[in-house]
Amino acid sequence: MSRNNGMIRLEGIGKSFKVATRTAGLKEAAKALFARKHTVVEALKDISFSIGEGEVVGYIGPNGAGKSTTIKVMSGILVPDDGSCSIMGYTPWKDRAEYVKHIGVVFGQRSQLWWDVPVLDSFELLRDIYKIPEAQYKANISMLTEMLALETIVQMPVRQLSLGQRMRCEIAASLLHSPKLLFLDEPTIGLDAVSKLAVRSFIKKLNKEQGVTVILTTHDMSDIEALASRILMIGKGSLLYDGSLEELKGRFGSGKTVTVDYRGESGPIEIPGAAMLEWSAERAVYSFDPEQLTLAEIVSRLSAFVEVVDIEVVAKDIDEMIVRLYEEHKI
Ligand SMILES: Nc1ncnc2c1ncn2[C@@H]1O[C@H](COP(=O)(O)OP(=O)(O)OP(=O)(O)O)[C@@H](O)[C@H]1O
Repeated sequence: MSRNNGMIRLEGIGKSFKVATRTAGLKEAAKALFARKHTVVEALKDISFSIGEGEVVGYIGPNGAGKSTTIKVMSGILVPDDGSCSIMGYTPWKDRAEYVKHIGVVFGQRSQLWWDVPVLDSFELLRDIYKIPEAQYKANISMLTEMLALETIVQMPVRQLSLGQRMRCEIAASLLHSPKLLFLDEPTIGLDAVSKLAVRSFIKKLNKEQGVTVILTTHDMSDIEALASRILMIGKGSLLYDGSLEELKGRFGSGKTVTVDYRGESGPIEIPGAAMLEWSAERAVYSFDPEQLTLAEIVSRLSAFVEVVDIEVVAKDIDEMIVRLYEEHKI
């Protein structure tokens, strides 16, 4: 459970990038060599939040919103232009050498493992880099091998692994030194359903059993639904939402969709309080708010005209809610 003791505190973080503007044509390119034109991209604007020990937070937002930039600031790779960041008492980019001993970082699209050597050799190199005591290393290897089913794959070179196998090894590599905080940037990107479930259930267990705090960026809303009790949403560099998934559901998710299969001849039947999404020869689809209109009322109204054969009701899915939230903030 979350204990917001401010393990992580960001206050007014800002970061801009200067990007050279490219101009079309050889002549223009030659000119640009002498007088380079730049535009400034404000990747992060006044970002503040605080995260407690033991939380699992989903950091979401559309492409280019600033998620990776925030993770890079929090992991000490990037120095922000403004603001302060304190994580477990460290300023990540200032105390980096000491700080990295307490964090694990996985960038789904980049590898920290050596391509041509067996995974175990990479693990041993990391043991030396982090100066992990032998007993701790052995205990962690055995725990991670079991939990992530690595037994047979750690003997293989990374280039021979499937994406799912590699991701499990990447996650293991980030945890060999027993960090209390884990940053996961798109950990399930490109994985098949089975591998996604394996990664998710591992993260859940790690948080529950070892109390590791997890910050997760993802475009996959089912990752969020499975793992994160809290969502931070960023758009165009600004923080737009900080709250629980439940709150978000309360705001957008009370609506349901009902699909009714029917027999009989009838034109479209209007139901006061419900929006008709589809009317065809044997099927009708409506969206409705269960607090305003009951399913029984819908069925009873339809039954007056046709014979209702089957009914299916589904709650609005989380992707839909996120799109609504993006729309609300015009991002
Ligand atoms: N090194 C850099 N140089 C110039 N611009 C950068 C750099 N890194 C990020 N940006 C810009 O900063 C903005 C935020 O990028 P960032 O990678 O943080 O977004 P993101 O939310 O992680 O996106 P995605 O979901 O696509 O990974 C973008 O406009 C991006 O082009």
